[in-house]
Amino acid sequence: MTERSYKIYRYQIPMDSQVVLRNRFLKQRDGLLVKIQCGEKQGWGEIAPLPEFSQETIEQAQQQTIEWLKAWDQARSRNEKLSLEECYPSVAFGLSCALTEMQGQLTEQGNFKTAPLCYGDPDELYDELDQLPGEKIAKIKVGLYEANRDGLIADMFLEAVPDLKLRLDANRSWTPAKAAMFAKYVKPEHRSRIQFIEEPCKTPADSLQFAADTGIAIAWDETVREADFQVTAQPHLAAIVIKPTLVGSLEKCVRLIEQAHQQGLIAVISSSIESSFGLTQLARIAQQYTPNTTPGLDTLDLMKVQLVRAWPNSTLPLAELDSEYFSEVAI
Ligand SMILES: O=C(O)CCC(=O)C1=CC=C[C@@H](O)[C@@H]1C(=O)O
Ligand SMILES: [Mg+2]
Repeated sequence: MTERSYKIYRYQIPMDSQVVLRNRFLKQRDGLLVKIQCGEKQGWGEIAPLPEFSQETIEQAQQQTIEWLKAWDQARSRNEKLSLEECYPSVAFGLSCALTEMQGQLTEQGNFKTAPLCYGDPDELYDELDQLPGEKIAKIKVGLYEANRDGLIADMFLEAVPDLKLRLDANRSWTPAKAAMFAKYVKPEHRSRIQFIEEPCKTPADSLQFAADTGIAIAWDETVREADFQVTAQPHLAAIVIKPTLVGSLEKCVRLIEQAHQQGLIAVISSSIESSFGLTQLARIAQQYTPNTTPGLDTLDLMKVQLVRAWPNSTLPLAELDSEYFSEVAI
């Protein structure tokens, strides 16, 4: 009989508090790393509910992870499978990654191309873009300041860097009037290089209307996580953004990716501010399922350290399981 075992490590790492997660500043990131072992084979996953975005807390996720692993062990001894569909999204995602990795079904290679993320200072983005090899895609948060300022900045970048494509993210913050104000400042000849704006308006209907009025492409992010969401092609809808920690199991994410591709939409694998461990796993998922799309994973620099697995070329220190950032969870 194959011997099964599992371990859970809780981590807590400091973050740069300047990151704006809607209305809240996150100073510290909490999560779990889970190891599942079956005989010689082992797989790992990260479970890190994101405050303000996830419904579940880290405590709830930890409790459910312990219960699921115990039930899984019993089910396996009867040679049965145990579904993850009823679990919290972060738990379903992390555990499905561990199982998939254990089965050797996750490619080792990662898609480490990034779309540099700009939270405010345009000069920083210029420097990063200069060093970017290949396709130049950057992402700018909009909707934090005046809409006309956002429009001016987007237009300025598109003017200054002729091969630049922009992803923008408004997190549903604009009224139709503000969205129109933004568009007014982006010259019509620049608009096609906005690859998409994620969720410009407060409602999907207003966002679609904005896209129809301006010809600027949009993407669903928050909408993807609504209970009744269906992947449906719409005029000017370019992409869906998939944040696996907020969506659920790898199987569920892959179903969404396949549906998006069938409808001619781009599927963008994106970060929910995981540690370097989770981000490298997301890069592998992106490589496997969306190899031609730059994923949205440029969030590592918000952290003070990397955990266990390093992101290529990151200069952040790497902390191992025996470091101060981890404690083993008693099961
Ligand atoms: O998608 C990316 O390129 C990076 C991730 C990212 O932008 C986000 C991650 C998590 C919360 C948000 O503030 C933001 C988003 O809304 O997409
Ligand atoms: Mg978004």
